[in-house]
Amino acid sequence: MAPWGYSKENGPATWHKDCPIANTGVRQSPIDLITTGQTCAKYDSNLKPVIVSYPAFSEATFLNNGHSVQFQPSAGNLSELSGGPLTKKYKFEQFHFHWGNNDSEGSEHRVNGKMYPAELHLVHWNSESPNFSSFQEAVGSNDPHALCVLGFFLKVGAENASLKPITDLLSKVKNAGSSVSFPGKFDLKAVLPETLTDYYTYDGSLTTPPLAECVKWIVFKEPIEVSTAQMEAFRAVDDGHGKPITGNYRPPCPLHTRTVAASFK
Ligand SMILES: NS(=O)(=O)c1c(F)c(F)c(-n2cc(CC3CCCCC3)nn2)c(F)c1F
Ligand SMILES: [Zn+2]
Repeated sequence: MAPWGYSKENGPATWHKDCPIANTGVRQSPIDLITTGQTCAKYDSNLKPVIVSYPAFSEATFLNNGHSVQFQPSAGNLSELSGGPLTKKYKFEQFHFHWGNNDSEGSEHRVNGKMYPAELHLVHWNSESPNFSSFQEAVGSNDPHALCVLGFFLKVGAENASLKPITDLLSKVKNAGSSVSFPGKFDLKAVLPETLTDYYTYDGSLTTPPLAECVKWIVFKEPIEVSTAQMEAFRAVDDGHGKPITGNYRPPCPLHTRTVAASFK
């Protein structure tokens, strides 16, 4: 089977062939976050702010895997996540992006049907579970909250100085399969909004194969601004078939019996 991707031949509508859960799963991601009406997100006053402890990464690899660009620190990184809807502490694994080829599409989650030009995903795994002790094991564990992914929408505006070290590196990983060791330190905390209080949260899955239904999703209301030039830099990254990655986002999946909680009114 040709490896999965986002083209007509190997895109989301074909993933069920190797990953039946794409069509049979009842907690698939992404979803459209609806804020009014019957199936809308419900305010939950018990939801606390998300707490991240992200010391600047000193060693990391920046990789173009043909379907996204991924920043992966070395195993020794101590970055952690807790709070919000979580009852355990999670370890940071990697971050990556999803984007479109114009500003009206690109994010995986949507808000009342609206797509943002891109979405940043910070992937973490539950480091306090007795059932697994690595990210790979966590994904295969069938634990409903083995992973927690923080999603941030990107919107076009001022240049994002904190993300500049990343967007400036995109030209160095233009070819699929290429990677560079990240030069110097990267401060991920500086990329995020000050307060991590306003978010949607729901039970879902990886949005790419293996589409494992093991993710506690936390999608923040406040977008992160990046410049047009920074958006264009993503759109110049190649997919391994000599074409730029022009839309590595999965369409929204059915909610089924799930509810979405909101930490804000
Ligand atoms: N969009 S998302 O839902 O935030 C998202 C994720 F959360 C991920 F964890 C991955 N992921 C996939 C693998 C391969 C592993 C290969 C060995 C078995 C486990 C998966 N590494 N990280 C991923 F690609 C992705 F897109
Ligand atoms: Zn993602």
